[in-house]
Amino acid sequence: MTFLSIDNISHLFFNKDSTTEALDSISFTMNEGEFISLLGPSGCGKSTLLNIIAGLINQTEGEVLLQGKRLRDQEHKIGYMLQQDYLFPWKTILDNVMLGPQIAKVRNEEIELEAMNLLEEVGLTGVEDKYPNSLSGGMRQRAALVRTLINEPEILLLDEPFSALDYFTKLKLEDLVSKILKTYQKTAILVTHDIGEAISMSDRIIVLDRQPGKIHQIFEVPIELRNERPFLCRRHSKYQTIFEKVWGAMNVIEAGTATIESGGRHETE
Ligand SMILES: Nc1ncnc2c1ncn2[C@@H]1O[C@H](COP(=O)(O)OP(=O)(O)OP(=O)(O)O)[C@@H](O)[C@H]1O
Repeated sequence: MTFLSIDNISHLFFNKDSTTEALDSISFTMNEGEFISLLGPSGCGKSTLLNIIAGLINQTEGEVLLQGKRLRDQEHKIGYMLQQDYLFPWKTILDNVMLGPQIAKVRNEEIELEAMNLLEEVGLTGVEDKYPNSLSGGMRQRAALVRTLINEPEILLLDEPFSALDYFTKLKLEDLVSKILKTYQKTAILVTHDIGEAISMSDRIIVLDRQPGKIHQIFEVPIELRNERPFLCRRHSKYQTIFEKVWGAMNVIEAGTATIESGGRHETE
């Protein structure tokens, strides 16, 4: 059954002197536990789409449906991870992680224990009483991940969460996040500029055309790669094949060639 449905989303930004068409008729569906990456040139509307799904922006047209119901009609738990960790420097790691339950006034020993278990799971045992500035960038992003997960989000939105990290830390974190999301069967959408990251973490990749963003092409990641850890995935023979296809699509967009469509539907590889 369809879990999340992005139904014909278009969005215009109206400013004082101008109007920006950010998204044009975006439609796709996701099953529960599925992981999708959004790739596309800068300014094609990837973050705008995530903000619409998160309910931070009201779309001009279309609907976001969660299990068949309009997302904006109900309260939902949407997890958001960004390039910056946004941990409060004056709070300990545990207090940062417990921010959601604290705000919701449900902080208790049981949730704290869960937070400690999650911290252990992401390799952060023993840092609960430390402050963010004593942790590395990768450690802080792991704490941010726990802060997101402790709220038991129905959907996780990941907007370039690894892009500020060094390459080694980024690969390690991709592995960890992928493992955790699979363990907890979380439905997630990742915005990235990194084709390798998209391939190695996703079930499907949606490539958007340049502004206004519309779907250019959807790629299914081969099952052999989906069953592999992201780091090992990059060594798989099928990785190179799909990499070249996605790279090809990105180059078509870069060259300004028309959208590839077949029979009125977006072509899926
Ligand atoms: N608040 C706003 N007001 C006006 N225009 C906006 C606003 N936010 C975004 N835009 C414009 O909408 C378009 C899509 O922006 P968005 O940030 O979603 O793109 P993106 O694909 O995430 O870009 P990047 O890859 O560079 O992060 C861009 O042209 C951007 O300038």
